Amino acid sequence: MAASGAAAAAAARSPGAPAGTAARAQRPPSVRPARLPPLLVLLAAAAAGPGAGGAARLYHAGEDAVWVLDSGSVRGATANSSAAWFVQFYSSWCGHCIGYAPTWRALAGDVRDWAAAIRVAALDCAEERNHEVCQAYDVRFYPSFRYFKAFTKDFTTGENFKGPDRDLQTMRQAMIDFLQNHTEANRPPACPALAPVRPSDVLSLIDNRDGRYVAILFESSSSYVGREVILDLIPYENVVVKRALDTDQAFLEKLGVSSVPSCYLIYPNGSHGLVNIVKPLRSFFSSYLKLLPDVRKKSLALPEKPNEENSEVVEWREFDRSKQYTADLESGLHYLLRVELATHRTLAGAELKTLKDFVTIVAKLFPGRPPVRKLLEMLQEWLASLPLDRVPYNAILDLVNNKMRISGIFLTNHIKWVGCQGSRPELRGYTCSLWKLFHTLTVQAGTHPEALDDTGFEDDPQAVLQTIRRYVHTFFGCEECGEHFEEMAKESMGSVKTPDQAILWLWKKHNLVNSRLAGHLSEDPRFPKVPWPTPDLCPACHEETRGLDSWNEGQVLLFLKQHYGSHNLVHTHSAALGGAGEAEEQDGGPGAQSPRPPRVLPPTPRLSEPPHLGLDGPRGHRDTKAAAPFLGMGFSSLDMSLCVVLYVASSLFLMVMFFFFRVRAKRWKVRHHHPSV
Ligand SMILES: Cc1cc2nc3c(=O)[nH]c(=O)nc-3n(C[C@H](O)[C@H](O)[C@H](O)COP(=O)(O)OP(=O)(O)OC[C@H]3O[C@@H](n4cnc5c(N)ncnc54)[C@H](O)[C@@H]3O)c2cc1C
Repeated sequence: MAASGAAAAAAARSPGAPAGTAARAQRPPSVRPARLPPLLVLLAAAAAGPGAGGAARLYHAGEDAVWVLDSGSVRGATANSSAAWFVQFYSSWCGHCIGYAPTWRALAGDVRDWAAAIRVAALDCAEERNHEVCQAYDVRFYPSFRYFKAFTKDFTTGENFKGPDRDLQTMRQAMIDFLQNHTEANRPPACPALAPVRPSDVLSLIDNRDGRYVAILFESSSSYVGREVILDLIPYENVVVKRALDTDQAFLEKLGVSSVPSCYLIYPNGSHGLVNIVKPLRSFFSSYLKLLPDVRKKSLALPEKPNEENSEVVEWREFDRSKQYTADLESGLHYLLRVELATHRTLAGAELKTLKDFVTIVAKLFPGRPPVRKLLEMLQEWLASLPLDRVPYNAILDLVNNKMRISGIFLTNHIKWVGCQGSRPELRGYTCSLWKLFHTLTVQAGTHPEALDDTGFEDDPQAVLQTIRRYVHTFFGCEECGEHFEEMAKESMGSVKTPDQAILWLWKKHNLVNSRLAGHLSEDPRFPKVPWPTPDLCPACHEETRGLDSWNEGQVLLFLKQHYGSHNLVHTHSAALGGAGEAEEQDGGPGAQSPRPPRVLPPTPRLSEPPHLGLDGPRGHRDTKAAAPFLGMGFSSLDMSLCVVLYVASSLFLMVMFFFFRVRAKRWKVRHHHPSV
């Protein structure tokens, strides 16, 4: 038994959670009500693409200084723009992105006046209508920060910002460095010169009065203050700001500059002198200059910020916390296969091996509905039979989307969270479903070890954990989550000796993550991060040893096996997913065990297709959309053409056979009847 403060912490931290044993989630007041009549809701959801409403933007065009981009606006905004762009590609399910949002918002507000030269923007890759564009921009991890230079004509995925520090000041200074990376030819026209002027230039500025204020910021070479003030004053007229370095001491003394940074001001009437600023800070210099007489804000003709479309129509689904919902697991699989994996255009080497192993584990252990299990099994067989060591992602997508629909085997292409719903749309969702999938896999491996027979994993108690570890490391979009998970794995995954220990290892590590994230911005107040299972879910799991809460690990193991077992899996809310209705009936209702799916011959991979290039999105996606809804099944146009060719060929063959036998029959008659005549 391991000691912990489980129950007390749970009780202390969960006043907002539903009390009592039933623990049924109530409709939270913060969920946005549908503001449109039902028909318009449907139209809005359809326009936003499948799964709309599964994620919410962290930034809002009307409220934040951040420029909110999407699939329809990102290309137009960043291509051939008169300003540079600093874009954060994020995912609204990623805890780090949620935690970072206040900094990004503050940065955008802080540099609002720089917008004619450089803009701070964000694009939510978790929104389904943005999936293709995020692939086209080669976004693999969230958040990804990209610069786009002004006047970029050809499509580019942007320059990566990769610094370890992402605090506001570092990002602001990085934006300045980026602006200075422009050549004279492509520098944003609204961006004043940022390089320092020489002492001789200062003297000529003093001599040549031009009716405006000219401010010269003297500073050290490592200081950013001068450049920040220059950019802060972009929208102001009747003032010009320059910067000069403190290298020529004699010259500084001549002007009376005794410390840096200092501001030397040339007035419109030609008088000049050092300005007395209370604190030598950017904000003090900028506000002093903005408040000078006759200095006014000019009205810059900035393009309109793109409007946000209403795609956040969220309907709350009642659910029971003591159950598992197929809809969560299937929605998670859909996201994993069609979105997360899609960021890898070609899979080869260790990546391909990781995918093959992960698909094998999921195919053998996933306890969901037959059509999905069949699909996973076929995917696994297909991957295993591949003679190649390199697979374009589009071939996988084609198989998942098109190839097996003919036999009714398919996976939902909608996101529908039930037990993973958040009280706000940006909370929970995918990462919740991924944890649930991982726990389900360790539990299934512990309770149905025979499922892994003949896979090569049968005698390895760490097989499932190690495969999950490699998946998280290679494919999970939240890079920092992956790094934390890897640290935990390095530390103790090697000590797991039995499948039961594997179940408990994942449970313990998940609780460690919970306690690390308690109080984090990504924590849903309706679903607080507490040691799990809470006493209401599993009273027997909790004990008290000398006044301290402790776990009864034997009971925890029993509880996990029951909670993540196939009998606890409920198909409610799954019926609307793809061809789910039939499956529910076949299954005999919620939680019913169903036989393993029959083996079906894997389809021939279409490997000759080149991987996707360009902005139109991966071909596989286009194939999916081009699929004709013929007889309710998704035949692609290639499938239809092959059918026609086969039909014509077989008709021709029959005709040839017919004439051949007719001729032979005539000859035979001639040969056998002629002599008797
Ligand atoms: C591998 C991995 C690593 C992650 N690392 C980070 C990170 O470093 N930083 C970050 O911000 N986010 C991270 N996340 C996301 C984060 O853990 C949560 O998934 C996210 O905050 C949503 O939380 P949630 O309330 O839905 O509950 P989750 O923590 O996602 O849990 C989902 C469900 O699992 C059950 N559960 C809870 N605890 C346990 C347990 N100990 N054992 C078994 N079942 C349990 C509960 O029913 C819960 O509703 C990670 C996710 C994964 C899959």
